[in-house]
Formats: sequence, C-alpha cells, structure tokens
Amino acid sequence: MSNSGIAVSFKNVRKEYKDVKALQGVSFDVEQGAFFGLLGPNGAGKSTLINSMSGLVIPTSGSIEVMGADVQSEFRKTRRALGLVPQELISDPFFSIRELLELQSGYFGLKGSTQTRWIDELLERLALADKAKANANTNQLSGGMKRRVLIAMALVHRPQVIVLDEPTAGVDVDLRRTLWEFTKELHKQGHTIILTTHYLEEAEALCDRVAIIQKGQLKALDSTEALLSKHPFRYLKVRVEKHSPELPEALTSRLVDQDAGGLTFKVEKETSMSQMLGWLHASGLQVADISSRDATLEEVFLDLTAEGAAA
Ligand SMILES: Nc1ncnc2c1ncn2[C@@H]1O[C@H](COP(=O)(O)OP(=O)(O)OP(=O)(O)O)[C@@H](O)[C@H]1O
Repeated sequence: MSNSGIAVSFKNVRKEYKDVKALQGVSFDVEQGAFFGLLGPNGAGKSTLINSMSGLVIPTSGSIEVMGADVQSEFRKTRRALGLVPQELISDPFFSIRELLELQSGYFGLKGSTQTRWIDELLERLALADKAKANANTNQLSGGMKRRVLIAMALVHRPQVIVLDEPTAGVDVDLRRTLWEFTKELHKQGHTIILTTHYLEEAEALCDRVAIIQKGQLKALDSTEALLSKHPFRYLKVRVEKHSPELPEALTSRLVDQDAGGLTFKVEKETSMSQMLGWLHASGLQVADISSRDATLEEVFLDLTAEGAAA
C-alpha cells in the first residue's frame, strides 16, 4: 500500500477508439482523502477515464495507479482498493439484493459476522433494508432502487477509493439526499471520493478539488476555492427603479441577464467598482440596490469549456 498520500495517479493516459481520441494524454493525481470532482461536457472522456481505473477500459497508452498499485499489472490490489458505482442500472433475474451483496463479498473473500453486519448497515443506510426489498428479485426494482443496489455493491468491500459516475442523474430528491449524506460520512471516515456529475451546484458544494476535462484533455485542475477566486470575473446584480431606454456600450457588453429582479452584469475583476458606478450613473438608470458576488462553479465551467476558450 502506498504512503505517498496519492490515491489515484493518471499518467499520460490516452485512449483511442478507431478515429475517436477519447483521451489525449491526461495526467493528474487525486490525493488521499480528497472529495474530488471530475467534470466535463458530454463526451469529454470522463467515463473513459473512470472505467480505465477499474480495468473496464484498457488505455491505448499511459498508466494509472490506485493506492500505489498499477491497474494493469496489479489488478487484484487496485480492484480491492476501488469501489466504482457505474452509470448503468443492473437487473439480475436470479438474485435478491442480499444475495447479490453476499456474492460480491465472496468475490473479495469477505464473509463472517463482520461482513454480514456491514451488509446490514449498507441495506439500512441505502434504504434497502425493508425485508421485501432485500429479498426481492432485482429485476422487480424501480430505477432508483437499482441505483441504490449498485451503490451497495460498490461499497461491499469497504474500498479506500469510491468512484461515483453521475450518481444523481435521474434520481429523486430523497435518494439524492440519502446518497450525499452517506457519501459525506464515508469521506469523513477517510475514504477518497471521486465524483463525476453534470450538477455543478452539487460539485461546488461537495468537492474540495476539481478537474475539468474537455475533448480528452485536462483543461483545469485546482481546488474548488481557487478555481472560483482565480476566475477573472465577478457578477453585479443591479436592481433599478427606472430603466433607461438605452445603455452605454460599456454596460450592454457586460449585461448577461435581465429579469424582474434587475440587471446582471459580468464584470472583469480589474474593473473598479467606482468605474462601474460611474457607467451606471451616466446611463441614467435609477439604481435601487447593487449586490456583488463571485462566479459560481457552473459559470467558471462554462467559461473554461466555451468553444474557443484558451487552453
Ligand atoms: N466503446 C466506445 N467505442 C467508440 N467510441 C467511444 C466508446 N466509448 C466512448 N467513446 C467515445 O469517446 C468519447 C468520450 O466518451 P465518454 O463516455 O468517456 O465521455 P463522458 O465525458 O463520460 O460523456 P458523458 O458526460 O456524456 O457521459 C466520446 O466521443 C465517445 O463517443
């Protein structure tokens, strides 16, 4: 086991599917104990990267280490250190939820009363404990229930690194809350969490570090805090009593939203507030209120991944 403090290390990972370059040399580390967000637009290569960690996808070149062990040459070690919750929903006509979890435990050589207690806890925490549910045949379950089963299966061997591939896509509020509470608790206990999601608000609230990939390349890698504070824009919301018929170019070029609550301007941080106030004053707008905020992760993400954004 590694003492380096690195949970996962991607080293120049490339993956080509015929003429599709899904990953074009991706290198970065995820520290042990991190709550790490892997973000990117559709088709960026997130699932390819994640599935390469678990050996489901074999990279064309490059390597990946999980807890200091190589995914290709030390597969048993890395498989044990990793719990992957995939996107697809399973259904198995032959087994109940409990049987599936017991089978999965057996695969890792885990049995006995400690393991039975952990299975009970998983069933309880993921609201699968209901006797009927735990013994139900898995193809009788709803989509949300199947997702809970996938999570339980990924956690059955108490992996050090837990990877969640869009865990909240299409799930109801109840499961979303259950899932985040449980994940936060596992993180507190020291597990490393790697998450892909299209819900950037979720990523901003949960992840202490974020990688953004686009077209198979790493576009940004930083702490969530630094990504937000380094962003060169802030947003000014201006509530007006009276709208002027025409705004000067300095304001129209910065106007990004307009609704009943007022006008929202995206302003370079280097533009001073007094400069902005000067433009507002000169425009003849009757300003009732102004509030300023930093960009959200979603706004930073959209700027970084916009077509033509500098790499
Ligand atoms: N088995 C495959 N065969 C051919 N091309 C593939 C295969 N798997 C993925 N791709 C292609 O590789 C690229 C990256 O796909 P990937 O699923 O990793 O993206 P993603 O970031 O997970 O997207 P999403 O957010 O939509 O899940 C896409 O262009 C995709 O079409």
